[in-house]
Amino acid sequence: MLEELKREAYEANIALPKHGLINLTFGNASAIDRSKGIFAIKPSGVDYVFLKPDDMVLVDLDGKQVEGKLRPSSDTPTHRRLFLAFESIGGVVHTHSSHATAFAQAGRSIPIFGTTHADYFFGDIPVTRKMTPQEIATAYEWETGNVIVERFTSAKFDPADFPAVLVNRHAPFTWGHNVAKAVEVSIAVECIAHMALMSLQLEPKLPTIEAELLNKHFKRKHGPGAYYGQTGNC
Ligand SMILES: O=C(CO)[C@@H](O)[C@H](O)COP(=O)(O)O
Repeated sequence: MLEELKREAYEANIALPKHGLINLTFGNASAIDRSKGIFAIKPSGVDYVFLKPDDMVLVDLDGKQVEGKLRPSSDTPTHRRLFLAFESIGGVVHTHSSHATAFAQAGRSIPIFGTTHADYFFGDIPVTRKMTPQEIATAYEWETGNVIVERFTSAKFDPADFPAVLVNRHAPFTWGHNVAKAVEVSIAVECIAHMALMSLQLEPKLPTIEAELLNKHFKRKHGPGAYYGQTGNC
C-alpha cells in the first residue's frame, strides 16, 4: 500500500547521512498522503545503510500503525503532532546536525545575520522552551510536538515563513510542502547555524540583519512565482 509514499520517505531518510545531517541512527523523516491521512516514517533504530523503501512504516493520524513489520521511529508522535497542527505541510525532518543542535542545546535561537538565512526564514530560527519534568516523564514525544506548536502559536509564526524550529536541549525539526523540501530546509538550517556561530566568534555583538535586506531576500524567494526547487549543499 502507498508504495510511492514509502519511496518518497525512504529517499528523504537516506539523504540525511548523505548531507552530513545525522550520525548513527539519529534523525528521521516522514512524508504524508493528506488524501488518506497516512504518513510514512523511518523505522526505529535501523542503520540508514540497511534501509529499504519497504522498511518505511505507515501510520495514520490517530497514531495507529497501518502497515510495516518494524517499529516506527521513536519520534513518530512528534511528526504526527506537527502534521495535525500544520495542515499545509507534506513532510517533516528531524536531524541532529551539529551546529544547529549546538544552538538547541544552549537554548538559543539562531539569529538572522545575513541573506543566506533570509532566503529561507523570515527571522531568527526559533527555539522552544525547555520541557517540564512532567512532560518528559509522560508522553514525551507527543509533548515535544506540543512545545513546538505552542512556540508557533504564541508567536503567531506562519509555518511557511518559519519552516524550522530548535527543540530546547534537543535538536532541529524542519518541514515543507513535501519531505524533499523539508530535507532542503534541514541542509539550510545547518549551513545557517554554522555561519551564525562563526559570525558570533568574529563579532559577539553582531546585530541582526536590516529589515529591508530581510524583506528583499525573503520575499523574492517566497513571493508569487518564486522557484521552490530543491538545491544541493549550501
Ligand atoms: O531524538 C533522537 C535522539 O535524541 C532521535 O533522533 C532518535 O535517535 C531517532 O530514533 P529512531 O527514529 O531511530 O527511533
